[in-house]
Amino acid sequence: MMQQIYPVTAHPYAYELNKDFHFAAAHYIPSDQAGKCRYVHGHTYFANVTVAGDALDESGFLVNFADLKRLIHDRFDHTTLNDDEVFDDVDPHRFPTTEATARIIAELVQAHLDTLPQHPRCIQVYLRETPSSYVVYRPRQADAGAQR
Ligand SMILES: Nc1nc2c(c(=O)[nH]1)N=C([C@H](O)[C@H](O)COP(=O)(O)OP(=O)(O)OP(=O)(O)O)CN2
Ligand SMILES: [Zn+2]
Repeated sequence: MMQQIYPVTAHPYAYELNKDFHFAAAHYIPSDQAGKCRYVHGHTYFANVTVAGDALDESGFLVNFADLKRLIHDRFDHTTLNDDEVFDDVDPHRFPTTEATARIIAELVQAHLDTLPQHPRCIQVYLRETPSSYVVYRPRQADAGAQR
């Protein structure tokens, strides 16, 4: 696993957990403005998900690292992102851009965290699409529970 230096975000929580993933996926950006990216091509995406909270579960976990991997890696690895129901070809907020994919990863993680009694928060998703391009998504506090 490639090790990277991530941007840090200030938060008020006692615990902060980070999980790295990579996944190989194809995509296309369904926009005439996307140039060569309009056509199907692939990347090895690298993601870092940051979860924070004040309470631990009965295992002493903020959230199980393995559950985060199952949610993201197992869902997207060796897929075409456009085929996943979280993406579509009409709403630009749901095109599989690096920006929207980072936000959607945060939404998928938060939906799982919302099922946990200790109520941790996904506070950052770092998503690298190419060696020269990455996005950092941080859910706004006001968007908690209704992210977009
Ligand atoms: N703001 C965004 N711009 C672009 C996105 C995106 O998701 N958000 N995506 C793409 C393409 O999908 C492309 O795969 C990545 O583009 P790019 O960084 O330009 O890739 P290159 O390897 O060609 O970049 P170099 O500058 O040669 O390193 C395009 N834009
Ligand atoms: Zn691409």
